Amino acid sequence: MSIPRALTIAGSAAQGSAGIQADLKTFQERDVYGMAAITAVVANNSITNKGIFIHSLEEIEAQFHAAIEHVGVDAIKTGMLFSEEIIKLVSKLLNRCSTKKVIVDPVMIGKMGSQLLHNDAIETMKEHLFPIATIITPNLHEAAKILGKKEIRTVVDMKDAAKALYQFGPKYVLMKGGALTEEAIDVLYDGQSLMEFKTERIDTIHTSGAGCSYSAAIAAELAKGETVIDAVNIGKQYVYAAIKYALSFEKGIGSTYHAALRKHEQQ
Ligand SMILES: Nc1ncnc2c1ncn2[C@@H]1O[C@H](COP(=O)(O)OP(=O)(O)O)[C@@H](O)[C@H]1O
Ligand SMILES: Cc1ncc(COP(=O)(O)OP(=O)(O)O)c(N)n1
Repeated sequence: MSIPRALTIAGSAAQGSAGIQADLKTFQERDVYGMAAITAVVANNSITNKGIFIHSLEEIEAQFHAAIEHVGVDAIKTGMLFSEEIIKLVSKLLNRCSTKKVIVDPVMIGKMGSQLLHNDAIETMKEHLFPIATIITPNLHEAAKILGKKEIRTVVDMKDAAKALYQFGPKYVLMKGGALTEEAIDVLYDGQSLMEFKTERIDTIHTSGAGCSYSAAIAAELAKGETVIDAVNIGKQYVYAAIKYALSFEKGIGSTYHAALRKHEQQ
């Protein structure tokens, strides 16, 4: 039996909502064989910070090869890459890899407050990763940082930002509008058309892992051979359910529920 395969190159979020943990849960939910090359271990939650521990380049490269040489891969997603050195290594590995389905989630600061990318690594990401990406998936804060803008506040701003980000070379830009106040609108740009993906906005603070789960769902659908537009559509339904049925753990920010679409929305 064969199954589509996806690899995430990202950080471990010990509390389970985001990072590698979200990606692997999402791959499983989307019926894709999941693999992981861990760049760092983040031992933080919304109550306490125990630290961020970065893996060596040697450890990251070894995991990458161990995963894809044995199993093969249909799509690769990147998350927390932390430093210039790791971004350059990942770019080298992706350039040598036969799969060209690459989802770059330019994570910078987690909702729990963790610094997931050095500020001085943003330029390296623009130069080395964006040109080889099938799709990049910044949130409003990340897009503003990348473009050197003070803020992105409206859907019109998001559309302008998507066009500006497209100039760095990805085939698609998905601007996520989770921080907007009314509907939850995302904008996809392919160099020609701007497409909107929207759902109602759910009134909750328990959205940790939303961005990771969304990009992982898109990666899973691309691994299956879906088009980018269909993958984003499915990813949006997946993350909407994950937020609608989010998990609260009594204290602090809770987690998106990675099994929600299967458990609650599909009979
Ligand atoms: N409260 C919410 N209700 C519904 N959808 C949301 C909500 N918050 C975020 N989303 C959606 O979740 C996805 C992740 O967006 P966002 O929260 O902006 O990313 P990140 O987690 O990277 O900051 C997007 O599709 C966004 O529109
Ligand atoms: C280890 C790690 N990687 C990525 C994130 C960011 O997750 P994301 O889903 O984009 O957003 P929040 O979960 O922070 O809301 C993370 N937190 N940890």
